[in-house]
Amino acid sequence: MPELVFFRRGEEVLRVGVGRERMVLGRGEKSDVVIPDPEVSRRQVALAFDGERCTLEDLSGKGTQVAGTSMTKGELADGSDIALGQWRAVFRLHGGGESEASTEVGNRTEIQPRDSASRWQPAQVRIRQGTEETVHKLTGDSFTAGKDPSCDLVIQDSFISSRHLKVTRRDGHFHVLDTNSTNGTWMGPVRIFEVQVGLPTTLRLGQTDLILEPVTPARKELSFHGIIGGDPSVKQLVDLIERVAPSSAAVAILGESGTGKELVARALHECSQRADKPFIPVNCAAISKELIESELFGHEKGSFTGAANARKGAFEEADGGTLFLDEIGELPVDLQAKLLRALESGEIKRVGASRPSHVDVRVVAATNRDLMAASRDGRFREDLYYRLCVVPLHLPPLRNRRSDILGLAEHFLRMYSPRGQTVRLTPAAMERLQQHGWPGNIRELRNVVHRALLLRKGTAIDAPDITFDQEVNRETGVSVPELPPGMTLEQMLLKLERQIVEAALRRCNNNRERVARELGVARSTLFKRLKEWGLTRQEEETDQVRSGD
Ligand SMILES: Nc1ncnc2c1ncn2[C@@H]1O[C@H](COP(=O)(O)OP(=O)(O)OP(=O)(O)O)[C@@H](O)[C@H]1O
Repeated sequence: MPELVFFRRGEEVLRVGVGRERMVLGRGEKSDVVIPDPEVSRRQVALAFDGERCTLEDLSGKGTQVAGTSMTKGELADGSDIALGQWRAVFRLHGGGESEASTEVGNRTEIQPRDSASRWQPAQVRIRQGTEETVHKLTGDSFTAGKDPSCDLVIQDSFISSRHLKVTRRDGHFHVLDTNSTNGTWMGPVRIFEVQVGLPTTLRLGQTDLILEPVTPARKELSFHGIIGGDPSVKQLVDLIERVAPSSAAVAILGESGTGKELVARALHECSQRADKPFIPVNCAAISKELIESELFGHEKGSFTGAANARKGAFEEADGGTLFLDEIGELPVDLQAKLLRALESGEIKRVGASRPSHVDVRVVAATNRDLMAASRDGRFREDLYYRLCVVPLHLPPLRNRRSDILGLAEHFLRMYSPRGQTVRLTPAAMERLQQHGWPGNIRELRNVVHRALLLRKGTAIDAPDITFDQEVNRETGVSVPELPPGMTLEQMLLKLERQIVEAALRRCNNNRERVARELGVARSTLFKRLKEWGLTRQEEETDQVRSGD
């Protein structure tokens, strides 16, 4: 049997079989398929199938776009694309097949089960009202839902009817029948009357979402001391942590920014016999050259201006525990010598002190720099490098462990979702996360999920809710914007070019000569561009003509 496959913004939304009865598509509620789009007429188009051919008849009076041309009446070819405002419907002469989809029309649509495995799965109904959710296991073969106390699922929602709908499980599928409700039962933007669906499916009644879904154990979070990930590289890392943690071997954690170096350092500490002693992190890049020595080793009273009292340094604070030196590559060279001495002797000397004191500290260092290259260039002491890197732990960038992206995203969703609320990612949102390059690694993913949670409009996070951190090119220091969906590289480059020129014009007080000089382009090229963008002044136009530039 032929079918129409409906897409909205490129995403498949609905499949409807085309039978022998005339089927009307339109915005009006009496249409067989209701398309809630203001650009679509109340009765836009009618389709009929005579067993061999399918004919389309425009009912709007304005013609319906089929395969890019306006059609008033005619035969639909297999694969024809019917434009319906923001929607499109693709006609497939050989659709799902009689046995799979015995679709009838007249307020009746059939939707392919998304997952044939759903047939045998135990199912449940999740009722979501705003931030509240309740879950009901499906025990019998059917249930009714509505406001009336006699319904199996009694839903308090003033916009739903007393007996709103009935769901029956048949042969593994779910047959949903709207029992003449006033405000209707909706699947996304489509009002449905009688449908057969697979799992999972979300039905909307009044202000309530009724989600039919398989009973699956929640995805087991593979976590080791907060490190989420099932990728083989993460398993290997966890294995190494477990093996080196009990020893006091110096460990260096190497990886790009945001890959979880601090988390790994904490895991090392927690798995060691030092776990009940302090874990002290110090970010060597965040402390000024003048203060870093005192931060690490402490100082005596009056040892420098501002040292009003004696103070312990990080080494003493971490005594018995672990000192985590993050961004070790940023440590000034003179301090590298002092650190090496402390590591070799187990003794430290506060700034201004005359005698050293003994400390028992395990040092774990981390860097996102190539320390080997730095030591070749003389920026990092080679002897310190070998002292710190007895066991190097390499953390993979997120782009090399893509199978963990969704697990991590769900972890951050749980972490940042408002209490009692379960926010999900739509398949399109998941796709968008999977496609991204993640230059900022897991920190970026955490920020992206947090931001999407705050910016989302609905109960789930959809693709447009996801915006990525701007990538900063390491060589140029310039932010690299993401190509917005639907825009080509050429369009984006033109847009950027215009933004750069406009910014230069503002900076140079509209002095065209200076702008051309600054941007390193010929005056004529600049003028040509400004003219294209409608940014020229009249006198310039005349000027240009005169000079023949
Ligand atoms: N495997 C992971 N599982 C769960 N959360 C993670 C994981 N890796 C990193 N994170 C989270 O990502 C964020 C950044 O991690 P972290 O600060 O450890 O990165 P980093 O490599 O030390 O970064 P930087 O080099 O910039 O200091 C933190 O919120 C951390 O909890």
